[in-house]
Amino acid sequence: MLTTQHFSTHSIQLLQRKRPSEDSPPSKGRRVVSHPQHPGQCLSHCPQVVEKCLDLGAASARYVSGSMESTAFAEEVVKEAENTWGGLDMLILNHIGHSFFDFFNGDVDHVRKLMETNFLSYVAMTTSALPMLKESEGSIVVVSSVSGKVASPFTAPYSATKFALEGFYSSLRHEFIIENVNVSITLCILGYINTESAVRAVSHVINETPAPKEECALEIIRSGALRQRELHYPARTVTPTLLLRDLAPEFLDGLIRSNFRVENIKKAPAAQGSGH
Ligand SMILES: NC(=O)C1=CN([C@@H]2O[C@H](COP(=O)(O)OP(=O)(O)OC[C@H]3O[C@@H](n4cnc5c(N)ncnc54)[C@H](OP(=O)(O)O)[C@@H]3O)[C@@H](O)[C@H]2O)C=CC1
Ligand SMILES: CC(C)CCC[C@@H](C)[C@H]1CC[C@H]2[C@@H]3C(=O)C=C4C[C@@H](O)CC[C@]4(C)[C@H]3CC[C@]12C
Repeated sequence: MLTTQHFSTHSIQLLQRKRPSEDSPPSKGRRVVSHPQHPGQCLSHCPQVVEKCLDLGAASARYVSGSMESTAFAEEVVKEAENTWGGLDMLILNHIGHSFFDFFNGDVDHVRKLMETNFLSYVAMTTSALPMLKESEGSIVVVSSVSGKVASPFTAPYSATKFALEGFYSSLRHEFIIENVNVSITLCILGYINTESAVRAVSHVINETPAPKEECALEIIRSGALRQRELHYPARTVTPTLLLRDLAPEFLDGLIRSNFRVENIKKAPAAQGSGH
């Protein structure tokens, strides 16, 4: 399993689940590439995260430091998984670059950078991992958001990157079916989750109580293992929101705006230049 998530200097986590029994051949252990993390924090946190994974029963856990702003690094991480395990069963694409929860200030460079981190690196990792995933008939899990289905204010660059993921991976799913490629694609549509960064970014503006991150992580892994097309978490808010989007979009837009305490947004100064 390969999971992308920041460990603090932007690093990526490689995990191998213990085999169900000693008789199982080594190639059948679950090899997952997970979440890349930031290089900075990584030096202090990554070894602890790896240790925790091993304590929790992972057969093997590694991290790779670097930034997902670079597609070369994204490819390098997948190579590392290949060199370490010789194959891959699940690719969990989870990392995101830092964004603002504010009025769009015209910073085109920020949008480009976020597209590279949140979208292009996912495409690059998927492309590099595909030969191994075809071999194992494995799974791709793309962590997206309600913001990738329905726009809310103050998330324009972030929302654009998440909408892009839906278009790309839904098209790819068609192609896999046409070509009989037995690799599943799961798109995770998450609502507000109580990670430190999200609570810090929006708790002064949004009244809603965030859903627990631990349960969310389990649901993400479960949905990938069950090869579901989509995960809605928490279902009680995400599923009705998506239904309303199709049935009454303007009503939903009004509902979203009415949930925001706009007076608590401190407008940042406009960016200089157009980003060329
Ligand atoms: N929390 C929420 O409310 C929601 C989250 N989601 C989705 O869930 C996923 C996880 O979100 P969440 O845990 O809240 O986000 P966080 O911001 O807490 O974590 C993002 C991770 O990505 C890492 N990262 C940042 N920049 C880079 C980079 N350039 N290269 C590599 N890694 C990087 C960060 O590392 P570091 O800290 O070192 O910078 C961090 O570990 C995302 O895909 C997000 O879109 C979806 C809906 C709601
Ligand atoms: C029922 C409705 C009112 C639905 C509205 C849902 C809104 C409020 C939820 C759904 C998804 C959420 C955002 C998200 O996906 C990820 C991040 C990144 C993080 O670093 C900072 C917070 C941010 C912007 C979340 C902000 C709150 C969002 C817009």
